[in-house]
Amino acid sequence: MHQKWFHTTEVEVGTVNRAQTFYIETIEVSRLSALAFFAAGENKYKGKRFFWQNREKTLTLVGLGHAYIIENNEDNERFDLIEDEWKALTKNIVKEASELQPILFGGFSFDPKNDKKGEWEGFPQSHFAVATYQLVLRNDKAYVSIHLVTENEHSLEEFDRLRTERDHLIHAAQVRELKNYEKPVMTKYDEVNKDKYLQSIDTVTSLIKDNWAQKVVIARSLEMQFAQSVSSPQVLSQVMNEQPESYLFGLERDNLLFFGASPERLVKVENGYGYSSCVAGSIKRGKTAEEDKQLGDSLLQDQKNLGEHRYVVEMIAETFAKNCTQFKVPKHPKLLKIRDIQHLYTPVEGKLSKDATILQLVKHLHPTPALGGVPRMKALAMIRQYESMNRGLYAAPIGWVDSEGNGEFAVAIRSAALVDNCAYLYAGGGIVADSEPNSEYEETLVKFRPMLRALGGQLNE
Ligand SMILES: C=C(O[C@@H]1C=C(C(=O)O)C=C[C@H]1O)C(=O)O
Ligand SMILES: [Mg+2]
Repeated sequence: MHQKWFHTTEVEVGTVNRAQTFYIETIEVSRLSALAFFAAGENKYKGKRFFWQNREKTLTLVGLGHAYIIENNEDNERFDLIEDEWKALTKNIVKEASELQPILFGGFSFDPKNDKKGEWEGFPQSHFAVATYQLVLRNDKAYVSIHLVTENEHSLEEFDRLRTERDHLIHAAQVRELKNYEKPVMTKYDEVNKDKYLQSIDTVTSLIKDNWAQKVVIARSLEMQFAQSVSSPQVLSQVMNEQPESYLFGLERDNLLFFGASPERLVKVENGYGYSSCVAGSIKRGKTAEEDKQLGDSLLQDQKNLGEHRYVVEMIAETFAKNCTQFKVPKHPKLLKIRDIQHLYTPVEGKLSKDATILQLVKHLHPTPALGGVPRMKALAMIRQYESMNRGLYAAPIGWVDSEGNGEFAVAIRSAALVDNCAYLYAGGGIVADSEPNSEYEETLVKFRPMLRALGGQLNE
């Protein structure tokens, strides 16, 4: 096995009033399949893994095990708490090449004030972790890091054991043939509370007409059951076949896997620059190139969809204005075409002010009117009142930060939660004054498709 040793670092970290040491060791290895590495953790690390691939497919991350967990159930302070603890943990790390940085991966729930029970019960409002084994695939190179955070000063034996295990994991990922995963066999399919959803669109539309709010995103869920319990590598392998132009993600915590293929960037920070995207306004793909173009052109002219989109651009531009020394927003949206759907799309980018960190940007941006509404607080209250589910991490920020302040968060849409042999799929849409229940319903059907297909529910397509 080709291995290049980089470094072993030991740093004192003062977290939560304890003197701890953060041991890090990174090696470069021959390129390997990220999914096979994820699958190699099936027995020992199930429930403590993550998978991430950015929209451009230039960065893939996998984490196995938890070296350090940062979680909380706070509401407004949760972003600051995660940021403070992460800074305390990493402040003494010598900054080197980004491949050598430990990564904190996780997500924030959509709305900590939603107390509806369901599949998300027990899942923290903010859940982040540093992996014991971290795989980074970037620029055609593969790096595996071991992370150990401990109070024990004599941890060399423990670290040696981790090295041996790391070598086994890498070996398994490199030599074992990747299984040809089958799609799960569905035994039940339920459009939960469909009538209630249609009714809620009617109600919310009239409230908007009465000027109670301008835009509110209302979502619903689909439940599926399978003959057998479904494994994470099995669904991730299906999702990976899915979507160019989408973030692919999977986050396990205990017996829940949250996964998806989202086209929407909440925020990316790289070397002092910030990037976001406004994605709102939708139409299906055409069956032929001509029909597709016709649909796309009509979306670019459609007042209802341009309205949905404009609220998002205004709010993200406002946030960038507050956090950047300069920024740019194109005047008109373009089309973002993914497999099942086309969206109106406006990229936003800017040079960040000194104190604008990625987690501060997440705090200010979430939820944008693409998933919440305008005004934000009224929209959130209406979502709590009219949606019959708890969104959990659906429509919420999921992603990573490193110890230099770089990172990226996607908006976790086109997603589903998998618990044993049950899956809960989520989709919604922006409701404005001229929304109409049936066409919103149709729009959610299109948005369910990627996850339905991955789970074997979309039969003839
Ligand atoms: C709410 C979702 O998507 C959002 C709503 C959109 C719309 O209503 O046009 C488009 C993209 C997303 O901002 C979803 O996919 O569930
Ligand atoms: Mg819409």
